[in-house]
Amino acid sequence: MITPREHVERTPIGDGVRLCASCIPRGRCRLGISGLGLDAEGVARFRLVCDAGHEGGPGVAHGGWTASVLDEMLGSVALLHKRLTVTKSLTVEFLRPVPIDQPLLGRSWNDRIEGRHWHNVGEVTLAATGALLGRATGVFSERDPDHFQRHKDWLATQIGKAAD
Ligand SMILES: CCCCCCCCCCCCCCCC(=O)SCCNC(=O)CCNC(=O)[C@H](O)C(C)(C)COP(=O)(O)OP(=O)(O)OC[C@H]1O[C@@H](n2cnc3c(N)ncnc32)[C@H](O)[C@@H]1OP(=O)(O)O
Repeated sequence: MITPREHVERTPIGDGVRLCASCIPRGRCRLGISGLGLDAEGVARFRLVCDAGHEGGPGVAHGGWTASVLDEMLGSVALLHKRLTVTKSLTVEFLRPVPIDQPLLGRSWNDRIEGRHWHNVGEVTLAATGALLGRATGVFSERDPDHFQRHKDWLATQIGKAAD
């Protein structure tokens, strides 16, 4: 059986971030995230750019981009400590519109761990000035190696029920 640690080490990296399934073929994160690694305080740091493909209002990011980026950044915290988690909850504060095509910075870190639950925090700022644009708190559950198989089995049961 593949251990969580082995799984983390096998997941491809693009621009310093572990890639989700749909970004592996393109070799980079479609959200415009590049990883800068963990600093001495254990804070994960990222470079971010929201391209026009995620434009919502004129010149600004769709809120889904901001939420997705915060999900990814907070979800990377455990990964950078070689633990695999999935998002259990995420609370996002949209403090200022996020400009497209502007260099942004992201930071995320662990606040506390309760059993299998990582309580993580993160924020997105304007690189030029450090102005805070958005922040999030979230709970991330350490997942079993069989998480996706368990999902498939659960879905098959649901589809079976629907067909009855
Ligand atoms: C996305 C990862 C990419 C990895 C590749 C690397 C990429 C590199 C990028 C890194 C960065 C990523 C960052 C993004 C991270 C996300 O976005 S992950 C995707 C979004 N999140 C999800 O899909 C999670 C969906 N939710 C769940 O699977 C479950 O609710 C949770 C969160 C595992 C439950 O956690 P929990 O409460 O600690 O666990 P537990 O009490 O055991 O389970 C609660 C219930 O869930 C059920 N459950 C638990 N697991 C399952 C399962 N697998 N199937 C079916 N039911 C389940 C339990 O049976 C239980 O059911 P009930 O008894 O309530 O009926």
